[in-house]
Amino acid sequence: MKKISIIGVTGSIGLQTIDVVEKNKSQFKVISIAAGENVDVLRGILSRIDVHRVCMKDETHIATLKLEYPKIEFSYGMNGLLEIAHDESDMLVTAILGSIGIRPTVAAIKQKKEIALANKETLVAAGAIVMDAAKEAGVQILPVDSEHSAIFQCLKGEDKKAIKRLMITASGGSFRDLERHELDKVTLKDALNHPNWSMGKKITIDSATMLNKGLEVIEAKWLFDLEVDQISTILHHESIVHSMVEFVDNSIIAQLGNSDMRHPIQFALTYPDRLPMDNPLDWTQLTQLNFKEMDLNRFKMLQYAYDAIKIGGTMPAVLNAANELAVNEFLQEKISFLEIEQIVENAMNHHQVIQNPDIDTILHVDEVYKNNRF
Ligand SMILES: NC(=O)C1=CN([C@@H]2O[C@H](COP(=O)(O)OP(=O)(O)OC[C@H]3O[C@@H](n4cnc5c(N)ncnc54)[C@H](OP(=O)(O)O)[C@@H]3O)[C@@H](O)[C@H]2O)C=CC1
Ligand SMILES: CC(=O)[C@@H](O)[C@H](O)COP(=O)(O)O
Ligand SMILES: [Mn+2]
Repeated sequence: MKKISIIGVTGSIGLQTIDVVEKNKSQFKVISIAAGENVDVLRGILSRIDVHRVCMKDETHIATLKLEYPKIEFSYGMNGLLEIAHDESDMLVTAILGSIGIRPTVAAIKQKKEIALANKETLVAAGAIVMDAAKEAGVQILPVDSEHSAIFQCLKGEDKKAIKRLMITASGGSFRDLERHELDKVTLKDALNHPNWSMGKKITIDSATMLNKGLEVIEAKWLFDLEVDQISTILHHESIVHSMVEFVDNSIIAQLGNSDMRHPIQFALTYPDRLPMDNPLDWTQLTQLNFKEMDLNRFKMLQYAYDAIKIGGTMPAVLNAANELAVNEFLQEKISFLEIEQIVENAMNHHQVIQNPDIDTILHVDEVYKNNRF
């Protein structure tokens, strides 16, 4: 039985991980879970599964929870997340949102735990550090992000040298049918209306700005150890082809399925095995699969991500931190949709890049650009 711990358990990926675990009770035991602030969703999870340890973002609910669940160990904040990284589980599922995932992910890798990685912000900000740590510890990072899971599946048994390029598919997000000049009037409600996927708010906004695809390009560079020029993106409205790999002989392998994150989550948890699942793709209902060239002038944030990873060093961490700040402000309706990219552009223009940063430098840069506009 695999022992797993989940940080970000109360979110979209966290809850779907619980679904996968519940459906395969004989395969998995959950040791520790970490939530942010949502104590009601946490209580719901505790009514479904037994765990040894629970961490929350802060101390607010800890005393009450200790009375309600006397057998569970409670903690909070970064210390609690790091305790989970050091627990007795075999695998850490990083379903937490944002660069707060960097330290627990690196700590868990050093404990030689497998990582099922959903938290893409960690790889964007600290990809070199995470991948070096994984190599040194001999630890496998298993992608949960649907595109990266697809690519990982397409590459099974293939030689890296045979890869010509990755083609990461993009739904286009909530505003895919709008021209740039139409974006100055869009609302938060419009932006949260993703055409294909039901996800947390932050990633749904990232999808609308197309930075989600930019973060995924950087994530793919680190996961698959490729040159940035080998990583392309393509618009695909249906989100059925989750990504493709083109090989040097022009053969293309794609992975297809319904837009259901439980598939990549389950694959990461069971790898290298596969377990049966519900919700198969019904080919008789598939009328068309559309593909269209990506327009980097229309989707400027994707261009910024390519710029950031080509510049390297601390620049991807700045891109990510400025975006976390901007999306947060957009979600609070303090800024307009187009101001998100302005904040990111200004931060990148302001930043003096530090090459080969260590983890403290990255965490410092992250703190500065997550808390200040430039
Ligand atoms: N949703 C999806 O389908 C996909 C998501 N991803 C990636 O997975 C990650 C999670 O996304 P998603 O599930 O959508 O996000 P959600 O917003 O739905 O969930 C985020 C989770 O992180 C917790 N959290 C947030 N901040 C803190 C904090 N400071 N301390 C502790 N816990 C915290 C939240 O707790 P609480 O709610 O209790 O406050 C919640 O459990 C992101 O990196 C995203 O890019 C990747 C591919 C697909
Ligand atoms: C489900 C998933 O992996 C998301 O990252 C998804 O890809 C978002 O969709 P788009 O960014 O393609 O709109
Ligand atoms: Mn994705």
